[in-house]
Amino acid sequence: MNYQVFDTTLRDGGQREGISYTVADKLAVARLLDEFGVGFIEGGWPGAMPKDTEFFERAKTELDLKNAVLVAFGATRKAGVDVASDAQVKALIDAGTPVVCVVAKSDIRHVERALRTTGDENLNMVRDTVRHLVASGKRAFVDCEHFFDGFRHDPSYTASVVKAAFEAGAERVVMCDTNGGMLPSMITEAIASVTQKTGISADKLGIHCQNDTACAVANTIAAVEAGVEHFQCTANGYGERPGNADLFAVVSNLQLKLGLKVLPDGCLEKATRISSALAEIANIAPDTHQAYVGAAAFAHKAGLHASAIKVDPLLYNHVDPSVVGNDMRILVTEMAGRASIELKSRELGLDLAGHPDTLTTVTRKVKDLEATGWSFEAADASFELLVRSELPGADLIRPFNLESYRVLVEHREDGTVISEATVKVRVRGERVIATAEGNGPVNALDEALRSALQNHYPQLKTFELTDFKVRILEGSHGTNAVTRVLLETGERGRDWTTVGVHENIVEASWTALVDSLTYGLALTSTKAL
Ligand SMILES: CC(=O)SCCNC(=O)CCNC(=O)[C@H](O)C(C)(C)COP(=O)(O)OP(=O)(O)OC[C@H]1O[C@@H](n2cnc3c(N)ncnc32)[C@H](O)[C@@H]1OP(=O)(O)O
Ligand SMILES: CC(=O)C(=O)O
Repeated sequence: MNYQVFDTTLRDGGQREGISYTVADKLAVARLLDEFGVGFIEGGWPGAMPKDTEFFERAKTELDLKNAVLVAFGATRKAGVDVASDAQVKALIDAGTPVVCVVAKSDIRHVERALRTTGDENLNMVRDTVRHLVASGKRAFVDCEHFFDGFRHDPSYTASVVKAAFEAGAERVVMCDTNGGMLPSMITEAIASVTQKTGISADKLGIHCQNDTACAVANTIAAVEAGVEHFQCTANGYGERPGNADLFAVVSNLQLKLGLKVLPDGCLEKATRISSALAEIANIAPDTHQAYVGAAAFAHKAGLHASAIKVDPLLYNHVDPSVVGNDMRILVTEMAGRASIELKSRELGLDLAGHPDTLTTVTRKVKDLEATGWSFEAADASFELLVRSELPGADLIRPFNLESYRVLVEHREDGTVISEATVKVRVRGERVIATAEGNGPVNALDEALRSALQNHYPQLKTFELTDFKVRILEGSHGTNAVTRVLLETGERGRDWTTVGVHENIVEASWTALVDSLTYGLALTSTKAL
């Protein structure tokens, strides 16, 4: 078997709404895809867009690909135009790539209505373009646009396009589900039928699936199971409309489920890191629920799952997450059982195996607190503080004790609004009072508290509040609404999240702030928490 992993993130992926790669982005994406071990990188359409033309020009000197070859994408010659004088075809040759992939119409309805030409002329366009590319020293691939729709409508015409491409010297002819309307059974049936009708074996064909039925990955796998060895994908499934077959899901399924070797050794383990780096470049928030590589792909919330995972993680994971470079996580929420608390604590470095009473107490507290609006799922630091405060001989040292705090908000005549906070705390036996101003009540409280603590804990100045999320939770059954605050704090590349809940937003923020500084001080002091 000679599987061809053909990535089109830089061409079809760029057709996704919201993506606009710069040339520098494209070069960076190509390097990451090469590191992931794909065999072909379709870089764009030279001659159609100046950025793509520049990408291929710069790639000649700036890309040193180890695994992949670069592919220029374009269309067959225009109807009624001599191939040698077609400017788009010339741009494909000038791109200087070893492989060129041209899109060809293979549905007679598109030939007649969109191209406004005849079936015969379209066949000539395919033949002329492929022959010209091959004569220019290129390996030619042909993407048959609307292959499946065309084949269902008029199998003979679509098959004649496939044959014309091969007769002219194409190395691969790719069956494209351009409108993305197919289901796996339709793909399987069409491949059996076209191979029988043309006498061309499936291993000479390729597959390219759009995701309009949410079946792009399944359709691609179905094609490979039917014998196809060339498959086109995009990183994270980026692409026109709902996108394309996700490269990471496709290669993971093929390697891990079907046992096919499609990537060089040692590459699949890079999937999670490379997927998220590519999302960063595309400026699209990573999909946490993406199969295999999402942050939640191996995150377990249900207590019953955790109790089985405690015995053997594979009882509730379809593969070992490390094979795609991902990690398993246990989420602690109202759905937790004692096993969830034990596993999550272990993840945080706390062994509760010998503390059944602590497990029972923490489980009950988590459930009770979550019932009143708390959420520990995204607030590991608050959860860890809760566990530590319940351990026998609690080792948690609170860095200060609060006597009181007060916040004022002043709206001045000139329209400015200033907040002022005063905190009174006891730190290592000393009573300290500090006042500070801020652009809001929480900012003022944060400043005042830090000022009160800074002589004793100078490291506080390296802590940075990086995110502040507020959610009002509607009351029910006659109870009042409560506010939940999630606070993210960063310190030299590390970050942690704490939570506070109260009917009063300032008090909810204060709780999250105190946990944040307590956790951070323990983390940065030589003494462990
Ligand atoms: C299924 C896919 O996703 S294929 C990839 C599609 N990607 C893109 O379209 C992105 C880049 N496209 C572009 O920059 C522009 O559309 C261009 C440069 C390619 C063409 O722009 P224009 O010359 O202004 O033409 P326009 O986009 O209006 O129409 C496309 C032309 O190509 C012709 N055409 C369409 N498909 C093919 C084909 N497979 N082979 C030959 N000609 C084709 C159309 O008949 C039309 O010809 P006409 O100008 O004689 O009417
Ligand atoms: C070629 C391509 O992107 C398609 O047919 O969907």
